[in-house]
Amino acid sequence: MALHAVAQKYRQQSPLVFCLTNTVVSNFTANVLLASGASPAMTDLPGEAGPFAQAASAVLVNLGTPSTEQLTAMEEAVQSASAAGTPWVLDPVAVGALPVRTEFARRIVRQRPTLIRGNASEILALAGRQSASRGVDALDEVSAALAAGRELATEHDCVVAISGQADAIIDATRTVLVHTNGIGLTRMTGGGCALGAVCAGMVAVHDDPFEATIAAHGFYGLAAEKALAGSSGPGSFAVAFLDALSAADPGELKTLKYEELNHA
Ligand SMILES: Nc1ncnc2c1ncn2[C@@H]1O[C@H](COP(=O)(O)OP(=O)(O)OP(=O)(O)O)[C@@H](O)[C@H]1O
Ligand SMILES: Cc1ncsc1CCO
Repeated sequence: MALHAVAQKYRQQSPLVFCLTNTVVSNFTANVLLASGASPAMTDLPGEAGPFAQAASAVLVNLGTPSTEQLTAMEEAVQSASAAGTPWVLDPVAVGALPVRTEFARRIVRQRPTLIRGNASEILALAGRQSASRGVDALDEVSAALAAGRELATEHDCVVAISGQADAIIDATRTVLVHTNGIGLTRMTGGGCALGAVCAGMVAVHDDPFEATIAAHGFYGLAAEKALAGSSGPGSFAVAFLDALSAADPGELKTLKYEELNHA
């Protein structure tokens, strides 16, 4: 299926994306999902997370600000999503830099995520390699994390997306680089976290998660380019970005620039 058709289906079906995410980006993520055409639900209570993960179209597990209780809910959600066949996305925020979430991520990643989405430092760390990160921002280049991404994709039979100047989308046999200018997204918090939620919605509506993840990155990146052109700083960018997502025509994905790399 063509990328624009995936985005069209996302708009038509308005997938229910169940987000167990961090407190910093929760509101922005919900607004990004709404603006892009999906339906957000942010809740992380043990006892509710399992049943909700069965009912939702997709689940996002983002490790940005975990509490002991939220980790319990995440574990429930992931087990239930795996059992029910609900696609789920892991965003390993600050894995490598902080020990509790690193151990947790290495454990839940064995429950077959549909997609692992993170920056280069997080992907390197999740794969057990050396990374330079000391917090939530990447200090490594996407190119340095491609091999780690391929390793994770093969080991867990999932898609891996690495964000940066160009975004790499990887599965066991394919690697694509998506070229959009998302620099505005790095000047505010939550640009990557909300992208994980849109990816969850796209993988819910299309049976090839690799293509769905490319569509999500393209749709998101093209809106970021428009928002940059129509804003004057991080505050107006955030507002313009929501407006651009809401106004976006899925057909614009026909013009998306991406490059296929040879799998070594
Ligand atoms: N150097 C860059 N130039 C242009 N766009 C970028 C650059 N780095 C990241 N982006 C874009 O910003 C978005 C978020 O990616 P980023 O790597 O900042 O995620 P992240 O570190 O997980 O973010 P956060 O934790 O703040 O939510 C992606 O759409 C990506 O394409
Ligand atoms: C700033 C910050 N701290 C924990 S999560 C988060 C949001 C971006 O990852």
